[in-house]
Amino acid sequence: MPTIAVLGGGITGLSAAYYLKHLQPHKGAVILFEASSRLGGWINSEILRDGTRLEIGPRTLRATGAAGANSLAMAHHLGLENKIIPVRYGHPTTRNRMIQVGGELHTLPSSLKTAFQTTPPFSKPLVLSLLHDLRAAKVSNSDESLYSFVNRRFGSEVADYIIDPLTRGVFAGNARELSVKSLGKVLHEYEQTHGGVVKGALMNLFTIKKKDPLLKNELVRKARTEKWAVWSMTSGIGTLVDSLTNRLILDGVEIRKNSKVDTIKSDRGKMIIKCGSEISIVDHIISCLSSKDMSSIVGLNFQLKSFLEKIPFVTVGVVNLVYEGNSIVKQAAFGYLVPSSEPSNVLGVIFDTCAFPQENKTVLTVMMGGYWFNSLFGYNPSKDVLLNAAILEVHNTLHIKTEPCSAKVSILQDCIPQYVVGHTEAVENARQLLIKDNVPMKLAGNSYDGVGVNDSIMSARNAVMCLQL
Ligand SMILES: C=Cc1c2[nH]c(c1C)Cc1[nH]c(c(CCC(=O)O)c1C)Cc1[nH]c(c(C)c1CCC(=O)O)Cc1[nH]c(c(C)c1C=C)C2
Repeated sequence: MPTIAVLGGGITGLSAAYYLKHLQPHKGAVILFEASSRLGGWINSEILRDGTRLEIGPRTLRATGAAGANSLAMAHHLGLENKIIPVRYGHPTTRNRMIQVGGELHTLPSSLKTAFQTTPPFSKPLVLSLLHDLRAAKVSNSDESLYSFVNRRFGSEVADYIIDPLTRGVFAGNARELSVKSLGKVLHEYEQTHGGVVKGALMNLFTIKKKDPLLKNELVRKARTEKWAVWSMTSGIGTLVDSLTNRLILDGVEIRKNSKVDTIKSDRGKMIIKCGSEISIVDHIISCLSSKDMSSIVGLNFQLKSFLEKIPFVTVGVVNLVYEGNSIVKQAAFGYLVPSSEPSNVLGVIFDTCAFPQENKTVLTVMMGGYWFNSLFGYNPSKDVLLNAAILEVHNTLHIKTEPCSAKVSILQDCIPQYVVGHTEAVENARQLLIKDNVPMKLAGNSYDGVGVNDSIMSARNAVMCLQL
């Protein structure tokens, strides 16, 4: 029976081990190597002594799309349906996303009606920007930056006030450097195939789509019927990690924590893994490490290593602020984002308890730095600097004058990979290189296939599906 090693105990690694046992299902041994003493990677839910829930990393999973359905099916299989808290379309957090311009908060247009109105900071209705796309000529290219694509097709206001802040709010990144092909794949495809984004979207409306087999899953159907937009769990999304871990233990997966892989070598169709003084010989590796961690492993092919080293990462300062009472924030919204043109060290603020209320408490999360972290805060800022900046931000913008009753500051070093122009081709080349050299190893995770939790779970599933056992 073949032995498979999964590298990394974040959500991708745990999901890969889960799929090996439930999708294939793999009768041989599965060993999961995790360098640290905890599992879950960036997912980190914390319950304070008074019962307040905080999310330090990702906080919600999208319920929509194929990847959303896939995670819901996994949650269903893990028996988590009673612990899920959904947020449905129409809830203020799905409609109200704000941006801060000149210190003032403005709600981004989110309906057909608002698209026809002129709302500040825009100087014209959004619908005119859609007309701009219909008139703009097609430019054939293999990739370009998100900012230049949107600026070209929709005009500078959409690029500056929508794309720039949204890129900060998902990737903590710079829209002028990130790739439209990797992040706005559909937008790029619409232009290349149909000559424009609006034309492509209209054509897509009339295309008959294949029914997704995942729609048969009970929880997926419930989510579709009840129009779930995103979901979390009663004790935070860390429950997904705990539940997956328990399932893997029951399935007989050997979980080796505190096991940092030092060397990987491919030898006559086998993979040799060196971890401290221990050597394991396995038939296949699914690497779910970040490309950065993977590139520091000794023994990799030079070309693969140099590709992995080229994916940049950004650091995000996360400050969770807890206040007594639940009427601290006046606006019912998801939160707000700050465009890069504003003189601010803050990327955005999430109104956590607006989506998921907690008894007599308001929880806000202030996100800082990202692409700009080192230039704003230096290489090793004290946590007090970040805390003071966060308190000042909510004081100035949300007019919160009271002190938080608790606060947690975390610096998530190199947490979000940046898909710069050319990323898609580079990932494809790296995967082809492994195939060409007959290296029995797959690459999965947020360095390659999307930065969301759903994307990571889907990436693990695809890696397992590609294995020929
Ligand atoms: C201000 C910084 C950040 C905020 N969230 C993140 C950062 C860096 C991280 C993040 N947010 C999202 C994802 C992807 C999750 C997924 O696709 O599964 C990540 C890694 C989700 C997200 N956040 C915003 C949007 C439009 C999305 C896309 C999916 C969705 O619609 O939920 C906007 C947004 N993010 C932040 C704020 C304050 C905000 C809008 C007001 C915080």
